[in-house]
Amino acid sequence: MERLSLREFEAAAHDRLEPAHYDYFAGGAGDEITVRANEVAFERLGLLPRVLRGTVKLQTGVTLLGSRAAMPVLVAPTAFHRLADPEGERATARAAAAAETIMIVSMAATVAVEDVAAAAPGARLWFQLYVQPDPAFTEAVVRRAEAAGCGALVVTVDSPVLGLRERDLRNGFHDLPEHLCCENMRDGDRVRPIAMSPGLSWEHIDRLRDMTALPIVLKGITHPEDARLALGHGVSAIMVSNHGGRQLDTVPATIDLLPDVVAAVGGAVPVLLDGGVRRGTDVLKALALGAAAVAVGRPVIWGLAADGERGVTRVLGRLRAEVEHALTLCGCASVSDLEPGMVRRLC
Ligand SMILES: Cc1cc2nc3c(=O)[nH]c(=O)nc-3n(C[C@H](O)[C@H](O)[C@H](O)COP(=O)(O)O)c2cc1C
Ligand SMILES: CC(C)CC(=O)C(=O)O
Repeated sequence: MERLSLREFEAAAHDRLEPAHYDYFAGGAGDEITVRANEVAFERLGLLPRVLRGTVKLQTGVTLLGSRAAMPVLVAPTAFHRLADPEGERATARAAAAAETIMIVSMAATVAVEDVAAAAPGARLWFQLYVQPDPAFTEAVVRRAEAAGCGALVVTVDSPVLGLRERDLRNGFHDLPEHLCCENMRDGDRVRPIAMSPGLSWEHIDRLRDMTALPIVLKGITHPEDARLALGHGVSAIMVSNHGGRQLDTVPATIDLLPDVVAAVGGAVPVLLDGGVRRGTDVLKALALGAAAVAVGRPVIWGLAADGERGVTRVLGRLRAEVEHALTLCGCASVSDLEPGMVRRLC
């Protein structure tokens, strides 16, 4: 039977994945309060439709930092795709290319960014970076991303240390199996571990800004004051993210944080959001509240584990169909017709 909702893909992925790998993908930090909050917060919001607006032709495309996406749903950077499917990030990239949307390739990908690009001609790739303590190595990785054709650098700023993930500790999941590694961390004939840097500061963002002409997206902004500060450091976009609840537990749901960040940014740069997006209606709520687009993390992994490239294609296709359907029901011909007055608290 055809899987209809993203939740059905998660069930299929659960059946297929090794339990410790399922837990790594699904889990979060501490009591997983933020993991749950991200989804629950969307459920607490309702959409208030407009009627009689003659919405025959729909416009779901968005242009972000010069990259055109056919829908306002991006693939969030997630690590270790080859734990879910032998083709790993190659399969994800092909599905993202077919969906004509942007894939943010993780620094912790199990396929090198050059090979991801080669596997999916026409893919719109951005590259996610954890700034490393060795500036020369950070620069080498940035050059690789540029040479592979990535259109933006997504710098993750919510991880001065790794979140405390109790499922992984309990399962003893620390490392990839022998045959896999983080291919973007190769340095000559060794593979460096990914370092989380508690010393990361705005100065590092300034250095990156000087190092590359690529637009910089800061991923992991939750406080409006940090959003305001970011504008003074030449960033091209802000991504409201709590890392899917995998870093600091008890950070509020991203959809609840979005309006204050949007107000702080005041239209100066696009604001993106990830965390808990599971339905087309969630996408509409985020866009109505001021996001330029959203990204999905776990749903892509569930599609990949359930059915490889085809599974990711289905997940992205379902989301697109749901976005189109909900837009029509909301009386919006274009995603730009959504506005904050169409979102109301349900409970
Ligand atoms: C298994 C997994 C691995 C992740 N790996 C990364 C990563 O390498 N870099 C990063 O910036 N964020 C990473 N994230 C966070 C995602 O980019 C994103 O913020 C989060 O998954 C969004 O929430 P969602 O899964 O509810 O859609 C990861 C998330 C998951 C679930
Ligand atoms: C390799 C990890 C640091 C990837 C990550 O960001 C995550 O698991 O959330």
